[in-house]
Amino acid sequence: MPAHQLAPDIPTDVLAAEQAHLAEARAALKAMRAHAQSLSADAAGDWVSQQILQSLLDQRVAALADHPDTPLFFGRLDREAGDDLPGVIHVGRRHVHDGNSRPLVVDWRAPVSRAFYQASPADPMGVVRRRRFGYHGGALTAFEDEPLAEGGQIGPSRILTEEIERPRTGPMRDIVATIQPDQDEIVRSTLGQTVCVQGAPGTGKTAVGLHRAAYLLFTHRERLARSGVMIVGPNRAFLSYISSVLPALGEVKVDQTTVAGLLGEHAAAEDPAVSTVKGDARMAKVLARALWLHIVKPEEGLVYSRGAHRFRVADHEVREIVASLRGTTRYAPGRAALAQRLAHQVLVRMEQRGDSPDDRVQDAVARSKPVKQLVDAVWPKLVPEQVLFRLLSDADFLALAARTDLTPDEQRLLLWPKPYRGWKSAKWSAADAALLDELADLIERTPSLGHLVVDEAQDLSEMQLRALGRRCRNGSATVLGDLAQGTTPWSARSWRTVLEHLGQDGEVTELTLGFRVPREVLDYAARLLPSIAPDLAAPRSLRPGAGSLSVRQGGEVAAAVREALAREGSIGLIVPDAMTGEVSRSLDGIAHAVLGPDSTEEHRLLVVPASLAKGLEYDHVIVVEPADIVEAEPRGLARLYVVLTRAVTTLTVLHAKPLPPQLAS
Ligand SMILES: Nc1ncnc2c1ncn2[C@@H]1O[C@H](COP(=O)(O)OP(=O)(O)OP(=O)(O)O)[C@@H](O)[C@H]1O
Repeated sequence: MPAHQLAPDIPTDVLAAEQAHLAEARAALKAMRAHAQSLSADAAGDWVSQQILQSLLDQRVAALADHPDTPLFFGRLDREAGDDLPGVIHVGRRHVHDGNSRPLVVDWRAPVSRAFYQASPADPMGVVRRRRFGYHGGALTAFEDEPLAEGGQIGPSRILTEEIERPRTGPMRDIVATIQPDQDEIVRSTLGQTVCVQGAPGTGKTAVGLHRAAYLLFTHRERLARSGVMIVGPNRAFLSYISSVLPALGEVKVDQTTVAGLLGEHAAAEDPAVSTVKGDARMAKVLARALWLHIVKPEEGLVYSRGAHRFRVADHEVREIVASLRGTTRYAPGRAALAQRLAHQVLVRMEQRGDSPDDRVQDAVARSKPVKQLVDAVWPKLVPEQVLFRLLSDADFLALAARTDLTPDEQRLLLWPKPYRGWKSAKWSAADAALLDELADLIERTPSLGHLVVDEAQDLSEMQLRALGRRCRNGSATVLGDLAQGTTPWSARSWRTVLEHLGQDGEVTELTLGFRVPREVLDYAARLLPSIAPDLAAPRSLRPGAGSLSVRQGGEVAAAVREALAREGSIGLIVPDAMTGEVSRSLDGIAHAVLGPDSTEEHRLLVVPASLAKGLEYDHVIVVEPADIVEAEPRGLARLYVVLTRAVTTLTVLHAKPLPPQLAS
C-alpha cells in the first residue's frame, strides 16, 4: 500500500528516511552477526567449557540471523517522556545497535517498547506519536501515524486490518507487530505469575502463549536458560504449525512437545470409560497407596559380621526405622535412607564395643550384602511399571490400594480384561502414561522447569494436569484453552479446577475478540454453544466477513474444492476421521496431502481428519458431513464446534445427512 494512502499529509521523504533507517539497521545486524561468528570458543580453559561456550556462540549467531522477509522493525515511538532514553525508538523483533552501541532497533520486549502496545490518547505513556509500518515481503512500503498527545480518538489501524486479513499460507506467523492491549497484558505478566486464558476460537491464545514465552526468556534470560521453558501442544501436526513462531522472534532454544512426548508415547487402545477413571485425580491417592503397600513388615533383624564380631539390629528396631521413614520421603530416597539408618545402628554397636569407625565404614556397611538383602526384602526396588502392572492385574491388590476412593464398578473397569504376562510386555494406554508418571514422581522427584506453556489445556485429564504441574512446581505456567472446545472424555468444566490440579495458584483471564473466524461463520458455529458450554458468552469477531458461509445439501466435495482452489490461500478439507481415505481418493487428480497425527507435510490443499483440526486454521474450510463428525465420539458436538471455527475467509459445509438440529435451527 503506498504511503500516501495511509498518511496523506506526510511527505514521501519521510518514508525514504525510514527505509534508510531499515537499511542501516540491517547492515548493523549483519555486523553484529559477523562479530558473533568471529568469536572463538578456544579461549575457554577446558574441553567441556569450550563445548558449552561454542554452543552459546552458535545460539547467538542463530538468534542474530536476518530473515529478509521478516521486518526488522514494525513500529516507532516518538517520545517526550522526560527520561534519559532516546526520544525516537524503532520497535522490532530484536535489539540492533551500531558500532557505537547506539540502538537502531529496540526489542519489542524491552520495558520502553511497552508503550507501543499500550499507549492510548487517554494514557499516552510519554509517547507523542506512534508509527506503524507496512511491509511487502521485506520492503518497507507504508506507514501510518497515530498522534497520541493531542487527545481525541485514533481510528482503526489499517495495517492491523491488513495483517489480520492476509491470506494464511504455511505455518503460523508471529503477531509481534499487532499484539493488542489485552493480549499484551497477558504476554507481559510477571514470571512468578501463572496465567490461565479462556478464549473463544481465534482470539489469539496460542499466539499469546508463544509470545509470553519469548517475553519471559528475554526478561529472565539467565534464570530460564538454566531452568528451561517448554511449550506443550495437542499433537505433532499442531507443533509443526507453530514451530517457526519462536525462532522468528529470535528464541531458538524452547522445547515444544506434546503430552505424549513428555509422559511417554503410549497409545494402546482403551475404552473411554476406563480412561476417564484413570484420568481422575483420585487415582493419585490409589497410586500412592499401591506404591507404599510394597513395603513389607520386617520380621527379622539385621546381623552384620566384621571379623570375628557380629553386630545385631533387632527386628523391632528395624520396624521402628521403617515406620519412621515410610511416607516421609519419596520412595527411592527412603530406600537409601533405610540402608544408611541400618548402617548407623551397626556403627553405634561398633562404638559401644570400643571401635571408632569413620563415615566410610558407615557407607561400606550400608552397601554390604546383609543390609542390601534386608532393604530389598523390606523396601524393594521398584519401577513404576511394576506397580501399575500389579494394580491393573490383581483385583485384591487394587481393592487394598483403592479403599473407598474408587467404587467397586470403577475398580472392575480398571482391571485389564486380559492381563499381560508381565510388566515388561504390558501395553500401556495414553491414560496409563500419566499414572506411570505419577508413580515415577512418587519414587523420585521430577525436576521442575522454569515455565510451562500448556495449550488446549481443556483437554487434559486431572492426572495429566498433575504430571504437567510437577514440571513447573518451582516455576509458573501459561495455561491456554477454551472450555467449549473440550473433546476428550475428561475435558475440563472449570479453569479453577484445572489450576488446582496443576498445583498453581493462577489468575483466570479471558480473551474475547476473535481475529480468525469471520463473524458470519462464528455466529453459525456459536449455535452449538448452548449445548456444549452453556455458561460461555457467544464469541465476538473483529472480522465482518459477509458471504463467507455456505451450507450445501448434497454438494459435491470435488466441486467445492475446485471453487476454493480458484481463490487465494490455504484450504482445509475437514472430514470425519473414518472418511479420510475415501475423501482423499475421491479427489482423484486434484493434488493434495492428507494430514496425519505426526505429519509436518505442507500443501495448499490438505485433507484433515476432524480429530486433528484443533488449533489449526485455513483460509478456506470445507467441512464434510457434520452429522458423522458428531456421531463419531461422545463429545462430537464440541468437535464440530472446533471444526467449524478453523476458517479465516470462507466456510463451506457439505452434507447428505440431516444437519445436527442445533445447526439446522
Ligand atoms: N493481535 C493479533 N494481530 C494479528 N493477528 C492475530 C492477533 N491475535 C491473533 N491473531 C491471529 O489470529 C489467528 C488465531 O490465533 P490463535 O491460533 O492464537 O487463536 P486461538 O485462540 O489459539 O484459537 P483456537 O482456540 O481456535 O486454537 C492466528 O492467525 C493469529 O495469528
